[in-house]
Amino acid sequence: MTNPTVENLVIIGSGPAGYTAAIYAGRANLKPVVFEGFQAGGLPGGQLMTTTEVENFPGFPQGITGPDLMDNMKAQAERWGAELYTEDVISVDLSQRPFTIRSQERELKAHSLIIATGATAKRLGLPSEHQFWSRGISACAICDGATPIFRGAELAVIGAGDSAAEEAIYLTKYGSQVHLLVRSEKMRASKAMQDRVLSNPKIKVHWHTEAVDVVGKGNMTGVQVRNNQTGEESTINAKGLFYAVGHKPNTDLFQGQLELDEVGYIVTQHGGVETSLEGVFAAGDVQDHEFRQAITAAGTGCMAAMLAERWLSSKNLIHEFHHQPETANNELATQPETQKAETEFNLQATRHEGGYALRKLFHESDRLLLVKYVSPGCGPCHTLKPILNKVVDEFDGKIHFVEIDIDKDRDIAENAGVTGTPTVQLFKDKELVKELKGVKQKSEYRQLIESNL
Ligand SMILES: Cc1cc2nc3c(=O)[nH]c(=O)nc-3n(C[C@H](O)[C@H](O)[C@H](O)COP(=O)(O)OP(=O)(O)OC[C@H]3O[C@@H](n4cnc5c(N)ncnc54)[C@H](O)[C@@H]3O)c2cc1C
Repeated sequence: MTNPTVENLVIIGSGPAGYTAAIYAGRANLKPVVFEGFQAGGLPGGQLMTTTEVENFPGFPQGITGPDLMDNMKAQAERWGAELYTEDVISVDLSQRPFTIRSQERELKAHSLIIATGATAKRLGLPSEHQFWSRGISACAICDGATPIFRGAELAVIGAGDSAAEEAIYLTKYGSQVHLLVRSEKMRASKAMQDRVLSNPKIKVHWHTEAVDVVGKGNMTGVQVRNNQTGEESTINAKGLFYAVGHKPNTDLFQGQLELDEVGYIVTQHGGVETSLEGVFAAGDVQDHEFRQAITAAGTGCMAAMLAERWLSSKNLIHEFHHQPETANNELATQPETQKAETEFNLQATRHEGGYALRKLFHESDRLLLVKYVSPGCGPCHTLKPILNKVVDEFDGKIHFVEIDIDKDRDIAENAGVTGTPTVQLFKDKELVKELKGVKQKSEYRQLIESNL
């Protein structure tokens, strides 16, 4: 008999590797538990939540946005019975079997483990980095590029790979000029991306150039740079600085428990997913410093789930769950109704959208007013949506909620001082009570509302 309080398989991570592993393990009746992550190592959904078009994932001839692709993978994993928790794993104990996996909310035992924690964008550690973070410096052009302070302004990107190229090209939609700071005399990006950068008249590449610091009062106004051949220092005018300087594998949890290489990647045999410990598998960017693609992450996620099932079966550890797949993803199917058009404005409704509604509510509402600022293609905004939707539902009829797309309602975003998305502001009696930037836990939004009702 197997012990039903011990999970067959826990998967850590919800990028292409984690969700693919969940789909395969779910279909093998293992009922995998997935810790999707929250903030420790990137967003739930992984790195593709910070990009716009994915043109090379097979099956989507017209391309698909990163967040849509990850929504589809999530829905498919849920459909096959995966149990998902949007929580960070804070520790694992692999020294005893079954293994122990802990988040802030729960502790689970599992016979096997798939690590799919991916990689996180690196920071540079510039002297004033902390001061200007979100006041000009950002690690996600796709999330923050559309904010009003960057419109028509000079912007800078640091990096030489595909991400740097993509960010520079994307930012030309908003900035007057984009300075690309490259440390050496060449870029590492693919030939196709280099061509797009070098032929874009709005991008100026500064070769042999390193950032020294960021300058400004309040918001940043420039990047201090040094030419590493001549040693000459100068300041490039820029209201925004976007980092695209590579990634660090998210493996701190496994230090001393699994074999890691000198950079911190989990060591697996070439082309495989088996780690130094039986029953523990690693998939995706956390073990792959060579290909780092969504499809290779998904491929290794599939391999990890199939090998986990074989291993569990060889040890006679499987506790089978028979699951009938659902036909539709409920979360996607049941989007609450929102008041959109001006003619539809109804003061009694809880949810609204757009600048017209915000202006009306600001003057006429006698409830707390919760405003969410988002921008097109912003992955964290996507992550925040179901979290905030649930909280707004809990206060239906007691608050007003408005969503503002800062790309459409630029003047409103500017007046509200929004410097990145998502941003949530709470107003009481026309006064700003609190501003929350980024994605927070449900409980934080709930407490904020409750304490002001
Ligand atoms: C801007 C950008 C554009 C890209 N464009 C493309 C493209 O067009 N095509 C392509 O093929 N590839 C693209 N890539 C690369 C692709 O995104 C990655 O190769 C892929 O996402 C790796 O998948 P993964 O599942 O290994 O990890 P990730 O996507 O990095 O996901 C890691 C997951 O682990 C979770 N996690 C981390 N730590 C913990 C923890 N302690 N507890 C719980 N969960 C945790 C994170 O929350 C996240 O869900 C792009 C990458 C970037 C940054």
